[in-house]
Amino acid sequence: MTPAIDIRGLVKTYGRRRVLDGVDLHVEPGSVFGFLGANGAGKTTTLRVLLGLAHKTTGSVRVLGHEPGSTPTRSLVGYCPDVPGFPPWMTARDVLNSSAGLFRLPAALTRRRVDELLELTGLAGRESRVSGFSRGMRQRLGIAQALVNAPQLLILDEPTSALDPLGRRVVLDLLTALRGRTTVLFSTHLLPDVERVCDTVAIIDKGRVITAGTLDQVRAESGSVQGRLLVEVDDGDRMREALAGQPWVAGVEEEAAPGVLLLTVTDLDAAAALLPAVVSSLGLLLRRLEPRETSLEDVFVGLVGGGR
Ligand SMILES: Nc1ncnc2c1ncn2[C@@H]1O[C@H](COP(=O)(O)OP(=O)(O)OP(=O)(O)O)[C@@H](O)[C@H]1O
Repeated sequence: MTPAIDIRGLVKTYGRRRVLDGVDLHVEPGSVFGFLGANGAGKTTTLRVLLGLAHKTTGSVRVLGHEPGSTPTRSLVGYCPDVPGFPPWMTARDVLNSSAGLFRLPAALTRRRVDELLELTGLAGRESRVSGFSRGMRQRLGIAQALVNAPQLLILDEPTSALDPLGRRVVLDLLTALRGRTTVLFSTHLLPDVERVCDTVAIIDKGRVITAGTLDQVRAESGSVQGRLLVEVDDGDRMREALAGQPWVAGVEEEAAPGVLLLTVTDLDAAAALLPAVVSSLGLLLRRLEPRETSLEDVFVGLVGGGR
């Protein structure tokens, strides 16, 4: 099957600055793909090249098998920028009708599609003007607008960054609802959002993709941080001191409850075997010892955070 996105060795320079330094990115059709990176990592530039809004310097870029920005991709790809703008006097329905007009959709199809998209994005029944919309509503309208032509690929730049927690949740639910209908690529620096909705992910740093794969693969390939353990004892301070000298401990965080510590360990098996001995050598009581899943944040900080 033709990949939704296939980028090899993409380089983009502005003057002497190499903003993209050999990006490789492969997105399978049907996936909800999270493109993760810190500010300035090169996410927007990559998306702009994909959309044909910026020219590559060198490398190979295919979108649904076509050159970016070529005529076929215009009807196959939908795009929503981080802050979508609309004429303030229009209603959501006006915006979608007008976009459908640009694609010359027939009247009956336009009516059906617009009704369906207003329903999908929770904007049905809102006849007010866009000028009174919240940021979350604008973002959802932007997504509806990008979907008006039923694209095979939807590209979203930071769709949740400007939203409050409730607005984020609604947009993430919307992206989840798109699974199976359209391939979704979205850029973000918000790791919990990726964990919530994506099946595959790539992390970009300083213009290079430094890891990519399913969430589980990326967690597993995350270098020396092998996992986390939640430990509860009757004296958290003494336990913390004793753990600081153990070679298998990479970090100890205090949780809100007294005596509860969250350990980041380099070897989960060794930690689970050796930790009870540390507890008993201190004469403490071990109340709880539970593995915690490595979060994407651990992976991200481990891979990207070092030089910052
Ligand atoms: N037109 C341009 N001219 C010169 N430098 C640019 C241009 N566009 C982007 N850059 C630089 O390229 C780097 C990557 O920018 P980009 O916008 O792709 O990052 P990003 O990962 O999307 O970050 P953010 O989350 O902050 O938007 C940045 O250092 C930025 O300053």
